[in-house]
Amino acid sequence: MQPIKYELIKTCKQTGARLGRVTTPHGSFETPIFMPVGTLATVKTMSPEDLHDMNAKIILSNTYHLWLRPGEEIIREAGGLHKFMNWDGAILTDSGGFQVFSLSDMREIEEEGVHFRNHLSGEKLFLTPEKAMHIQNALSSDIMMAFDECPPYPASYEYMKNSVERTSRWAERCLQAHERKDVQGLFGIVQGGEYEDLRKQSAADLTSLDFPGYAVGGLSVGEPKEVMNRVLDFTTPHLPTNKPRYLMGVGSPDSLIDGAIRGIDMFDCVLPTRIARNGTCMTSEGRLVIRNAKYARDFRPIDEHCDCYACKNYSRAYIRHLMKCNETFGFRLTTYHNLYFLLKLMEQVREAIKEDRLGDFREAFFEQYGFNKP
Ligand SMILES: CNc1nc2cc3nc[nH]c(=O)c3cc2[nH]1
Ligand SMILES: [Zn+2]
Repeated sequence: MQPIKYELIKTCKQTGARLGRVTTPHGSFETPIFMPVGTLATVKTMSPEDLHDMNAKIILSNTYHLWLRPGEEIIREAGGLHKFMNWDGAILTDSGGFQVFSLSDMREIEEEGVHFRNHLSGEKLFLTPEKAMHIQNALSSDIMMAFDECPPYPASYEYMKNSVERTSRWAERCLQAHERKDVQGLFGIVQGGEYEDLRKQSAADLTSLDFPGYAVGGLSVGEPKEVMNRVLDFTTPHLPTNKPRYLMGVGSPDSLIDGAIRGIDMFDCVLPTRIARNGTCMTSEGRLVIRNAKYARDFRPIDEHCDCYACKNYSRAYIRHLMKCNETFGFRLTTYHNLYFLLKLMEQVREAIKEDRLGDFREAFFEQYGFNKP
């Protein structure tokens, strides 16, 4: 019995975007969808009730971080991550590969796994595909990610070819180490950088292993947006149409729309929550830096077109005051709004796909948000 199911509902006639439905042991949701990031078993400053109120259906958490703190065995004893953090929606866990490469300075990759230093204590650690699976099993996430290497950008063809082949071998080892195929799904992660033949090879290797879903990895690592879009253009056609496709680490409103147009179904990114904490808000007219003095007497909501809790009840002047005083409630309000904004954007994308007008929606949104400005 597959714990993760995908149903393709329809494809937009104007673009390559797909409307789908993913079903997990903790609920089902329409796609394309954005997943709020809860790295340390919390979407920073948001309660599970906040997440339900904004209609979040699935959140992401990190194997590497939870392995270090509090340790996966404590979460296993708690009955898994859902119980530990009191979240009854779906949870996807990243496998730790990316965090090792992005957080740890010393690292040495070998066939068996990756040697690196704990970014908090400096102690030497060793992460393998089997260990990454063991940790995710303890967390009992609904969707696990295979342990992969996310190579730096740019990387030489030679390096990328070796890395892709090792990531495919690691994916096989993850499948072997998968202890609870009945309740946890496992997604393979396609690598290959900006090399079309390597992306095709990686997709073929992983598709042959018949994962219930596929991620496009190795992107949102500093490459220009046009490189990401080009890689998606020649990668997604090699992924199964009857499985979800997840673009890791993306992102900004324009990248979400352009990823959906290229057939991506699931997205995650720390951007909305991270920029919220320094007072930057996403609005339908572009970014708004709430600490700016010009908002000191501005009693309008963050976004006059938004009906979120923050925009219905508080003004820019008030939120600016809270942020200037470093008041936690200010972070809560900007975070709530930014997450709501992206979740709402994906709802508008799904509506546009239903009505075969995502191309028109993109033009109008980009114009209003200011993405077309030179
Ligand atoms: C913020 N950008 C970003 N977050 C990522 C997470 C990832 N996990 C596993 N594998 C990846 O390739 C990968 C790429 C990523 N890019
Ligand atoms: Zn709002």
